[in-house]
Amino acid sequence: MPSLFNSVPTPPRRIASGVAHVPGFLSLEQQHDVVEKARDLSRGHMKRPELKSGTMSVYMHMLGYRTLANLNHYERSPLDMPQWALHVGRAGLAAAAEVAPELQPWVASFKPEMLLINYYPPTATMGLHQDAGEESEAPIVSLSVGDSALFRLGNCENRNRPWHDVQLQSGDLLVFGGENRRAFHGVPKLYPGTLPADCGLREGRINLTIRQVNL
Ligand SMILES: O=C(O)CCC(=O)C(=O)O
Ligand SMILES: [Fe+2]
Repeated sequence: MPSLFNSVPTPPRRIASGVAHVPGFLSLEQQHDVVEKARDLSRGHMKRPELKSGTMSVYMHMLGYRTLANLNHYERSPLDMPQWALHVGRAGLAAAAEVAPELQPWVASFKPEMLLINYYPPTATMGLHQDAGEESEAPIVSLSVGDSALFRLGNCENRNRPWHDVQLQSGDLLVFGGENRRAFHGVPKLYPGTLPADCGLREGRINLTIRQVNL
């Protein structure tokens, strides 16, 4: 949805303690490149996880570490995490720490070990959950490409309000760590048709999370 307003850069912002939103972290060219890489890695692997509550609407593929039945229990994957994800993860955390200083202590020690590729078809959503499978308290680095999404971040105790609602657009970086590392979060909706023409996707959204699993 290119418009005059889309070309006005939104500055990086601290959403809450340990939570940073960096709009436009990836250039359009980098977005396209990330989509190509994600596509190559996940061809033939994308699966909608089956949960007790039903089949998820998001397709997932994991590298470095993976989960089987329980999304909160990791095991080493035979597929290695690609090196580029390590570099993007570290660069993302460093950029986020510029606006959320609570993340600064993690910058030097961050050891990304896992890449999760999520694909959201235009109607897909992800319910509020905690990222709890990692032993490490290192921040979660998350990148978005494709349709804009509503990202909701709550508290660490339950799914109740108040929530921080953030619109994540193609190319945006979001990092959460520190006292909000275990905050409930999810994606209640996408805004179909809002993706930039040259991002590499025709519809829907790719989200990459780069994670340290072990202490
Ligand atoms: O798609 C997103 O922005 C969030 C993904 C997420 O929370 C997860 O994969 O654990
Ligand atoms: Fe999550």
